Amino acid sequence: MPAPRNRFKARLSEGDPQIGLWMGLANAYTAEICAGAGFDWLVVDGEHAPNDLQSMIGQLQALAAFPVSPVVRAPVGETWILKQLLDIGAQSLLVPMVESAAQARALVEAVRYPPRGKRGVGAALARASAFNRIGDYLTTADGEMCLIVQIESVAGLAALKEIAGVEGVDAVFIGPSDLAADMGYLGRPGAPAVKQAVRTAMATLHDLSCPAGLLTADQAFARECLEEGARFVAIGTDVTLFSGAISQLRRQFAGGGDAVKQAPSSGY
Ligand SMILES: O=C(O)C(=O)C[C@H](O)[C@@H](O)CO
Repeated sequence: MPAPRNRFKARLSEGDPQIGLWMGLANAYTAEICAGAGFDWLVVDGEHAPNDLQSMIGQLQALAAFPVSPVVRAPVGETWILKQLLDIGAQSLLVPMVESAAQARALVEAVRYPPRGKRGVGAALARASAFNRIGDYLTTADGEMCLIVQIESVAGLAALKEIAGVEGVDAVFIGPSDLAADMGYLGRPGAPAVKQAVRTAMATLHDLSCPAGLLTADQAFARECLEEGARFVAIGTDVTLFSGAISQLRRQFAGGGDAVKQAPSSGY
């Protein structure tokens, strides 16, 4: 019995592009709510959400009951944490702040078993192998692994072609928020210069036949990127949708009581 088929990876090169949602509420209950909404992929965010391995396991278990692909974002691209995320069952890994081909090659090694990589062998204890019930897991896991590197800095953009060309990099995610900050537009991922940089990166990745993705709440820009060939686009986050809807409800009922005080938005 082989490792589970990675539907997200398979769809990167076939059929319609995949529409996703970012999950930052960091719990299985709201993950299950998101899983029933019809998205193709959902991010379990280990970088900016208050997640740990136990909370990420719960979200992966909640999503497993739905036709949706989890994409797990590592807090950092270090071997020890990637090993743990893979062992809890992540098959599509999103790794932040990749800025060189050498860094990308090291990530490929980290997510592959020997002899092609250096992933530690702990499948006998791992949810990834269905707790050792997938007999062929060790010899089939690499083929179902999807490594998505995040390019989200000026230096990363400068190395885009080399990074995308690394064997074992399955897709590139352009991070508008961090890219904006690095370009001098902190909190303004929708700034014209940032959007143009994203467009150029998307076009380059399309020319390289490298699946490209991003997160944007700007639906017009999301559609533009899809028309330009983006293969996986996240169109919102659970946190901002929830906080926005809650605040809007209170404002709509602002007739009574004190004036409603609205915290400033940081954008994303
Ligand atoms: O830089 C970006 O944009 C991303 O990496 C996505 C955001 O960080 C996501 O965490 C929402 O803020």
